[in-house]
Amino acid sequence: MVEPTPPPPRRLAALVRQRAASFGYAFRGVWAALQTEVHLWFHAAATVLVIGLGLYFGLERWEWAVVALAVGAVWCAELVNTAIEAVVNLVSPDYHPLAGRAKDVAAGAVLVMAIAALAVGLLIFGPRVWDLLSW
Ligand SMILES: Nc1ncnc2c1ncn2[C@@H]1O[C@H](COP(=O)(O)OP(=O)(O)OP(=O)(O)O)[C@@H](O)[C@H]1O
Repeated sequence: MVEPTPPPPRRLAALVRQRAASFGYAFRGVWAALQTEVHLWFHAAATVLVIGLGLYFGLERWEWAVVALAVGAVWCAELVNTAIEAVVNLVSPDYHPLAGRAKDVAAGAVLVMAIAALAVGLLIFGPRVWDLLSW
């Protein structure tokens, strides 16, 4: 089997620059969404709260993993929803049933993920908060 030849240094530098720029665009996207979407500030506050509670209760490693996935998935769903809203507004500024359906379905994805994250929160923090409040 022929080994793939590594890219020459100049091309490698360009590749690294390109990847770094892509990260920049992605962070810019998150920042742009934060500036327009109030929901994301709610998610940010909830994320800080969940991390604080996790530290307070000393979650186990696997619990942190589940919580991180749940939090990340909600952020992800909200960002995708924001992107879909932007595209729909671009291509269909006037009323159209399909535009409405696209927005409703995208919002539904956020709702489903938020309910799942709430279930994770209740399962992991619920018993601990209950113990704390019932002594
Ligand atoms: N171009 C459109 N055509 C048909 N229905 C639309 C259109 N734009 C919005 N709608 C309907 O109005 C609802 C709310 O739309 P909007 O763009 O205000 O979303 P939103 O969830 O309130 O946005 P935000 O996250 O900015 O608060 C949509 O879910 C959809 O049912």
